[in-house]
Amino acid sequence: MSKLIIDGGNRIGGEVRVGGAKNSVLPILAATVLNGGINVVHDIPKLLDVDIMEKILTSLGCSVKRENGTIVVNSKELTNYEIPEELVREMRSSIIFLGAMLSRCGKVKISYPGGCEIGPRPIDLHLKSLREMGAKIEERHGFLTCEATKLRGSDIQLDFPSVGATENIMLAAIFAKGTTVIRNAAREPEIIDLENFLNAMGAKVSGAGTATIRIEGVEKLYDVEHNIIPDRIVAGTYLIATAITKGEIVLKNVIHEHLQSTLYKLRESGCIVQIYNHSLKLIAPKEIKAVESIRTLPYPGYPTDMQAQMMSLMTLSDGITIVTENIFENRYKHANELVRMGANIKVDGRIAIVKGVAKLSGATVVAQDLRGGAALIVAGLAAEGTTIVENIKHVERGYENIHEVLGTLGARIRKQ
Ligand SMILES: CC(=O)N[C@H]1[C@@H](OP(=O)(O)OP(=O)(O)OC[C@H]2O[C@@H](n3ccc(=O)[nH]c3=O)[C@H](O)[C@@H]2O)O[C@H](CO)[C@@H](O)[C@@H]1O
Ligand SMILES: C=C(OP(=O)(O)O)C(=O)O
Repeated sequence: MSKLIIDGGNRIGGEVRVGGAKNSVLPILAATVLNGGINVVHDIPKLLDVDIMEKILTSLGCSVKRENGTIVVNSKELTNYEIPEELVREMRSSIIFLGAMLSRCGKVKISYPGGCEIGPRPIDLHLKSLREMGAKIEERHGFLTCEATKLRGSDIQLDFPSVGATENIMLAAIFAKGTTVIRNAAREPEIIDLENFLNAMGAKVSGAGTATIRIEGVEKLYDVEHNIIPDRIVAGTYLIATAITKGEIVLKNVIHEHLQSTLYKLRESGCIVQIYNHSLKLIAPKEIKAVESIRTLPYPGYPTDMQAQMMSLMTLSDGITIVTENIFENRYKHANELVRMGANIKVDGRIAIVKGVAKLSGATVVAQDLRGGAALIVAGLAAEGTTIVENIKHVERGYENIHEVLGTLGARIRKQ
């Protein structure tokens, strides 16, 4: 079990380029099975989740070549429609193969997906929508077997703007007969990236980024080449690492619109943020001001994936912050670990009350999920003494070489 050892107290400073977004690359890789062609995707981050995606594609019969941030997926010879259980259990996004494989083969067998333990993550909205489109889905012994000779375009109303359900429906609708409309669709930037990828392949998708997405079924798709958008959560994490250590950073390759809600909170905490074309600069304040409230919401609200890191920053603020986690039921596992480092946090259900303290002190803590793990690393950078963050495989699902990046930015951090 790998760990990170951090000697806190060094300022984060310098310049770093943000890589491709995990939450874009995963559905886009699943979508490469659709066209039975050769697909080239650039700015692929080196992440455990991408390795798993690659293994799933290979297990289905695709040939995959990955080199220097570019992946080439040839999905001509797709021979298998069963996704290996051990891979599905490793990663939540494997569920996106449901829509992709139904479109491509009319058949798929998959187990219930795994991923980070941040509360129950049902897939009822995915299944209900696919059934509305005509898929026959059997659920037995933890496996889903789905079949459809030809899916039909449908008018789908989502009870909640689920990112994964929106993506699954988009992929299932590509070859469906007629037009599919998704209402109350997720509006995340990664949905727009998926629309751009699909349209570049010859699909007819419009409305991504709004609450209504339309997909007109097509007969044929073509080969595609695509660049993944930058990761807004990785960018936000490095900004918070800078703020908590009172440093100064320039992030290259960012789309600042995607970072609005995070930047808003960082400015409220006293940071100066300067926006340029594809980059931005953050200058941390001498004292971190308490942000009154952080409420996680679907995009464009404050992202749940940035809740833990912002909590770390608020542990060292000059007052009280009320955090409300509205998306996932159990996303405060990092709070107890932060308390071990001297933070003052009380959790009651979906609410956490954070009272700023003068300092954190290094301790041995355990990463229990991806962003919670990132939050502990961020706290360790500012803590007095040495922090050991154990079980960093969770963090490696979503951050490329985080210790090396932080090391080049001035942190004293090593992996063991
Ligand atoms: C790979 C990827 O893109 N992961 C992101 C995606 O996850 P994911 O796509 O799993 O998140 P969803 O938007 O689907 O989930 C949001 C909420 O809806 C609920 N829900 C979802 C589907 C369903 O069928 N039934 C249901 O009740 C979930 O339990 C959760 O409470 O969006 C989350 C919310 O922004 C992010 O934290 C994840 O980083
Ligand atoms: C929860 C996350 O990812 P996933 O949906 O892939 O588990 C995340 O990126 O914070």
